[in-house]
Amino acid sequence: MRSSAAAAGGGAPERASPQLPPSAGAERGGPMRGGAAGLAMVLVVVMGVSGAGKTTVGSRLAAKLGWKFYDADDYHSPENKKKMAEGIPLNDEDRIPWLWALHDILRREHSSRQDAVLACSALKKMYRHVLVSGASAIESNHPEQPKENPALQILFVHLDGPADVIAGRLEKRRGHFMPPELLKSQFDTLEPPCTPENFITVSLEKSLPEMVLEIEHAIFSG
Ligand SMILES: Nc1ncnc2c1ncn2[C@@H]1O[C@H](COP(=O)(O)OP(=O)(O)OP(=O)(O)O)[C@@H](O)[C@H]1O
Ligand SMILES: O=C(O)[C@H](O)[C@@H](O)[C@H](O)[C@H](O)CO
Repeated sequence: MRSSAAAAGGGAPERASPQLPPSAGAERGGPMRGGAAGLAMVLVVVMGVSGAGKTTVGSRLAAKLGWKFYDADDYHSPENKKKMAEGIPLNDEDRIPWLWALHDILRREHSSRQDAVLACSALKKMYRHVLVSGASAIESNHPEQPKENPALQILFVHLDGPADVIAGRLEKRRGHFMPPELLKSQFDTLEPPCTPENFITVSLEKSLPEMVLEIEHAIFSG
């Protein structure tokens, strides 16, 4: 796992002419995007269950593009990490403050016009809503997004694939606090993104370079 906020590459974000396959075809949902040329900056959240490859894919994408990379695992409280390490799934109460903190990071990057990639499970629709809108996502008395903090435009990249493939990878993974036994609860909690969310779905069974190319295609071709 990479350390948090590793600025991969260091230089100014370059988004000119990435090498894309002729028909990079991730399943796509949500509003159409105009392509990177029309975007001031880009926020990508690579999401999915534990072991889906979020850290691997997200850090590679960020390194290739020279964008900032954040791993949500680095922002869990010690209590949350202990809970997971003991084989107890997190609940909404455990996750919401963590998601608020992650929203604040994305908001800060947005404010400084910094392209960024975040690897974060974001399993439920409500969790993704918190990443997009922060606390106002769950304050029912304030359904309107405050004008000073408009909703963030985030592309969610769902790494999707069979539980047995992921379980096989988790069994081989070493030195991580998340036990493979929690995979079932992760799938039980997962609400795959759907329209009108802004998302693509990428098969985690593809090779790492293929997945990164698909995501680049979605970012740059809209
Ligand atoms: N495309 C791939 N092909 C084969 N193995 C992969 C691929 N992507 C990731 N892996 C391996 O699968 C394991 C899980 O990947 P990774 O840690 O990136 O997942 P994650 O979604 O970030 O997990 P967690 O949420 O538990 O932190 C790692 O050991 C990684 O090396
Ligand atoms: O929402 C969650 O249940 C957690 O974020 C988990 O997904 C872990 O953080 C991660 O998968 C372990 O590395």
